[in-house]
Amino acid sequence: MFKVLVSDPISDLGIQQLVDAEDVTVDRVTGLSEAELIAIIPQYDALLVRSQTKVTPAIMKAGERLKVIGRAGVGVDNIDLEAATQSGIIVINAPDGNTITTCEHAFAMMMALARHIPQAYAKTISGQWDRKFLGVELRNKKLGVLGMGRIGSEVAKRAKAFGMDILGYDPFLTEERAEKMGVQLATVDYIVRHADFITVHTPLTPETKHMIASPQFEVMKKGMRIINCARGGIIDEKALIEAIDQGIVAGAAFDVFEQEPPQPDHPFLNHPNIIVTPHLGASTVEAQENVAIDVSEQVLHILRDEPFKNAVNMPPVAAGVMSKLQPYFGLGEKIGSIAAQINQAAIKGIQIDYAGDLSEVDTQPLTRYILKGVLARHFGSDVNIVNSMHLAKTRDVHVAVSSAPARKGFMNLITITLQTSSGDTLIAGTLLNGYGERIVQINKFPVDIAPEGHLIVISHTDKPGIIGNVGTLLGRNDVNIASMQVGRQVVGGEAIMVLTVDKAVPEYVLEELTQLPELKTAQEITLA
Ligand SMILES: NC(=O)c1ccc[n+]([C@@H]2O[C@H](COP(=O)([O-])OP(=O)(O)OC[C@H]3O[C@@H](n4cnc5c(N)ncnc54)[C@H](O)[C@@H]3O)[C@@H](O)[C@H]2O)c1
Ligand SMILES: O=C(O)CC[C@@H](O)C(=O)O
Repeated sequence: MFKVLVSDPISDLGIQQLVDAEDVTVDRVTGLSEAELIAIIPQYDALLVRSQTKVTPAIMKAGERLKVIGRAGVGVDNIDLEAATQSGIIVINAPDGNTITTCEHAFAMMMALARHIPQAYAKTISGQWDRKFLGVELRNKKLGVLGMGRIGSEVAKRAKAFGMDILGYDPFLTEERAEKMGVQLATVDYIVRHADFITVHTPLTPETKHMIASPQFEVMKKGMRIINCARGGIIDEKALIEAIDQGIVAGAAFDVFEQEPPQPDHPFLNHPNIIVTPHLGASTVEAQENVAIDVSEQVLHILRDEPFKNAVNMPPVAAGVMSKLQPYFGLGEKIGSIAAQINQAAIKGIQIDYAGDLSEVDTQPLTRYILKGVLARHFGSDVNIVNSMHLAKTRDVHVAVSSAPARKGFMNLITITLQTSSGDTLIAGTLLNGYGERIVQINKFPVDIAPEGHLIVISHTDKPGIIGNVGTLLGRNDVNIASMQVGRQVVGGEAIMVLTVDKAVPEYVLEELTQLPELKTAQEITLA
């Protein structure tokens, strides 16, 4: 049974599929301090949060069973991604579910700003009939959109319907896409000099932090207005107050703050030219259901070891590619594990070659499984597909991947060469249609082995009587042989024998095997 903790207010309807799942129990406990969360997190397999819960390295360290953290929303700045990756915890978000809602909020803020609606409302309900609030039209005004991703693009679309001229900047915005959207592609400098309204829709990164600060305010068009419904800190709050005081900026609308919630004496609160909301961008019934449904679905997939999407700390993979690759995950992990069990010396590098059908897809998720298989001998359950690449890198294990369409006699082939301080070990495997996983090569020897359970890999000289001797010794020690394979390159030369046996082989039996004439090494390989 999987245990899921929901530690922020998340839509009931959205998490219903988790509640209904027979293999899941869901606990909802909100408003926990870090210490309280640390105390209860060890029992949970998944944590679902919005933006209130700060998921710190200490919480992740305490979450011994934690496999996934689901963020019901876009921004994951409340989750320490580096620590999650190191701990092998998958972080997923719901990037699409609140796009329209947040875009509409930004637009509502722009209109409220243009027409002083919050200020006029406050006056009116206090009994004053004050008709001096003079607004501006949006029509024919220049709107600068910084960050033309999901939300920024939707804002631009709506602004066009209002007759605004859109100036857009995004490092990924091409001239063609801008033209298609009816947006003038512009630099940040051009936008700050010419826009009547600016709205920011980027993530907060070292590059975007204070991307609008004193130098930008100094050159702005006098009387411009600015909106931030993305992340606190993209616009320098202190510099904005100065720009308003200097008469450069006529008004600002903020949904997000450098520190949330802001201190009661924050200069934005009660400022006549600034309107604020308490991070409500994503707060609609629809968006909250959407993001909770999306994230719950992915959490279920992850808990059940099924393909998933929207992992924030893993590169994205298209759903179609993921379902093509999934049948190979077990094989890849086993190939890695066999190589690391046969060659136990210090690993320097891993060469992975994909051939045949596998050369047509993005194999990076499969590479993660192979690395997991290799590294599990050293890291045990601490390695998983989230951190396997990271762990390889931190241990200076060079990973090289190649792929080629040539089939090499198989429709698909995974070959790994483990490069260690005592030499290389090569293992190749394939997925045979109708027959499942097969190991087809160990070093220079062709073999045909179903990789499961307990294997004994024996290297010996190709001489008559060896197979009989091995069988007799194992029989005498009550080790039942399920299958046997021998491989050699030349008659009488070096040879390999791989046996599948029904149970674990005691160490002394392996030792006795190596005492047999012409037998060099005997190793047990255990596969899950
Ligand atoms: N207020 C809220 O409640 C709320 C709700 C949802 C999203 N958000 C925030 O809104 C922002 C946008 O969300 P989204 O879903 O559109 O994200 P997105 O990833 O679709 O778009 C962000 C865009 O910013 C661009 N970008 C990155 N660095 C840039 C730079 N230096 N200059 C210009 N553009 C840059 C990216 O290329 C990307 O296209 C995020 O910060 C998100 O956390 C806030
Ligand atoms: O959960 C929230 O309301 C915050 C939403 C928003 O900031 C996001 O990044 O998705």
